[in-house]
Amino acid sequence: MKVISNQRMFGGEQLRIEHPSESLQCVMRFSVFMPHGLSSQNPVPVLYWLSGLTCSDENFSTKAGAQRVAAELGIALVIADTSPRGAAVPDDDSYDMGQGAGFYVNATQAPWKAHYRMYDYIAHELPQFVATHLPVNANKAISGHSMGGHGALTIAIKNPAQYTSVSAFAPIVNPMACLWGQKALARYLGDDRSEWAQYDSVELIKEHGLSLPLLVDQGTADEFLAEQLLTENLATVLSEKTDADIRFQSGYDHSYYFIATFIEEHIRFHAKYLLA
Ligand SMILES: N[C@@H](CCC(=O)N[C@@H](CSC=O)C(=O)NCC(=O)O)C(=O)O
Repeated sequence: MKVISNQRMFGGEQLRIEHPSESLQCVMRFSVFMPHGLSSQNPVPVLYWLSGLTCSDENFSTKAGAQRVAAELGIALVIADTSPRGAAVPDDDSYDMGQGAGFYVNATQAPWKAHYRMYDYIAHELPQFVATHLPVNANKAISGHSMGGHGALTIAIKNPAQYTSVSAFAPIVNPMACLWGQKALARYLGDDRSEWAQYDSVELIKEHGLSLPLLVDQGTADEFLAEQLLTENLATVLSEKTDADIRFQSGYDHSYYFIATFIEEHIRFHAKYLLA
């Protein structure tokens, strides 16, 4: 691996790391906050963060303000990129397809399928890489925003033994039922809607349930709530789950100002399980 930047922060280190990815067939970058530094002998649990459309691995580390509480609690933050990258990787002119918009699926359709395997990268390759190269223990939680909230939920629902807990900010909960999801799922996966359902949180929960504790925050002034996020559909399928907390926060929009307001509560929520 190659460390491409390293800044001291809250007594720990904020790094960007570059590595070749086998799943994605390109060089990838991720950001990581290590609360005791990269060379610590004290392994820590990890909160994985998945970002939304148009983001790289840098939006969360520069805008969310998560490091102070992660340092206090001794939790590493691993912040992934949102798609494969590079000149050899297919792209699209629109902001909601291609680079920056991988939707955390394994694509099956040309021209995407050779590189767009973000599900495998996030669920398997990146955690293996982190466990091999960084001083972390086996405890992992996952969170994300919007498209990244969709990724966090679907990956946690499908791999409950890998995570202690899951949370999300303004997640796309029912991509089969919104335009962002329908466009991406059709182009990455083709016309078979049973394939789409494998990446739809509402459909997955109907079929498999959700065994992990969950926290979701959703702003009521979010410009994407009514047409893309459909948070009520998640609340409906989880109405009987006692350890699922879906909170509607009055007046908050879809931005990183909203995430910065509530990220401390999400990290403290995950800490209850990561540090138990
Ligand atoms: N209209 C915008 C859409 C992009 C956008 O709002 N991206 C969000 C995530 S939306 C769902 O995944 C985001 O996090 N942006 C980055 C940020 O730092 O705020 C556009 O055209 O860009």
